[in-house]
Amino acid sequence: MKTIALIAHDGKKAEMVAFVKDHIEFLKKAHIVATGTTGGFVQQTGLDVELKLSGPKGGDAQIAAMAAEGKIAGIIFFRDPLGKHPHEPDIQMLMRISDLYNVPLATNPATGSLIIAGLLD
Ligand SMILES: O=C(CO)COP(=O)(O)O
Repeated sequence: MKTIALIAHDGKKAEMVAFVKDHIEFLKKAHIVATGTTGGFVQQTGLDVELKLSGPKGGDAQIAAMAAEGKIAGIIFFRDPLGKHPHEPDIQMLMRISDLYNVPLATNPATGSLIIAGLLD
């Protein structure tokens, strides 16, 4: 089963929930891991979610570690381009790790849909 990581900043959580609902059939067949607060919202769609720590408390870093270990097929990370984040170094680290290990990472719904289309069996 493929593991998909879902992460959204606060200004993008509603967009993430809408994205999950739009792709629920695919996501139901995947193992979902998410940063804490995002994952709580995603669970409300009925999806099973492995919750990591909240982003500012190390959740991005945990997901980056999974990506480095080859455990993640794709990362959907809706960043808020208008927000400021105390854990910006962790965010940059997650992006760097995804590039280092060639893990697909989408930062908006359009690219997220393309990743999911690419991962369909
Ligand atoms: O901050 C985040 C990503 O950088 C997301 O964390 P939460 O899902 O816990 O809000």
